[in-house]
Amino acid sequence: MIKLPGTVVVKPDTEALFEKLGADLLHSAEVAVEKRGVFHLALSGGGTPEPFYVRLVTDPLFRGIPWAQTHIWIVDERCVPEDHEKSNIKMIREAMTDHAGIPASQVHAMPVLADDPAAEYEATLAEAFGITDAPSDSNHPVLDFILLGMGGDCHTASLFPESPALHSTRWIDTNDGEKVVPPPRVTMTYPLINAARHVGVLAVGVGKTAALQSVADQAASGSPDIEQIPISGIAPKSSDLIWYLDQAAAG
Ligand SMILES: O=C(O)[C@H](O)[C@@H](O)[C@H](O)[C@H](O)COP(=O)(O)O
Repeated sequence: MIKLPGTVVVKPDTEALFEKLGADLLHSAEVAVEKRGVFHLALSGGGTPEPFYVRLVTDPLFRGIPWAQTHIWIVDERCVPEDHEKSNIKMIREAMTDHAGIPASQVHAMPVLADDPAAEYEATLAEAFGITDAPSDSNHPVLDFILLGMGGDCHTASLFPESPALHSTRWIDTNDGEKVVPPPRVTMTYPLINAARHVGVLAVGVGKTAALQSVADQAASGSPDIEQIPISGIAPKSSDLIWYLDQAAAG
């Protein structure tokens, strides 16, 4: 079994993997609503999670997800219109939120075309979490569940190698630069992601094996280098990072 920082879940195929991930998400939602009356869920874009999102709203196994009490947040977004083919909110709406019965006011698209998208999204987060003082590196919204992906270059969210947002102390920041796959991005940052109660990374397919091994090798070396391996900066304070892998990705 590949040794990654945190807990590694390997399932033979995506069918079984999505069932496990969905069950963990459902449990997180049930606990959140029981304790706080609300479930704050942040979702990534990309190709990998789309069929999982469809499964969440079509599989009877997940009928218990309390969608009416759920707020959907976006982990990162390209600076494109919401109807653009590369828009994450477009994919998430079409795959899931349009079919889940979530109040529209609880689906929080990133205002990527606003003058200051990061500040606007931080303000929306602050309002949703009742945070009245300015965003700082000590008080963070505590999201219940954040689902990340990972690129072949070990980026996650829109935290790309050698990119400015790797060093942001904000909750949300823009990211651009030669290593950021264009167009410019708006992304959750390490401080916000690492403050979450549960963080999972979903990676499937043999195309992710080498990147996962790079993460494992760096963890074994004891010298994390977020510049080259951005996902190595994901270390949730209150729980183990969980890697959800199919056997093809795990090698
Ligand atoms: O906006 C995005 O595309 C995602 O947030 C991004 O970080 C994604 O998770 C990785 O690029 C992996 O993408 P795949 O899952 O499609 O390989």
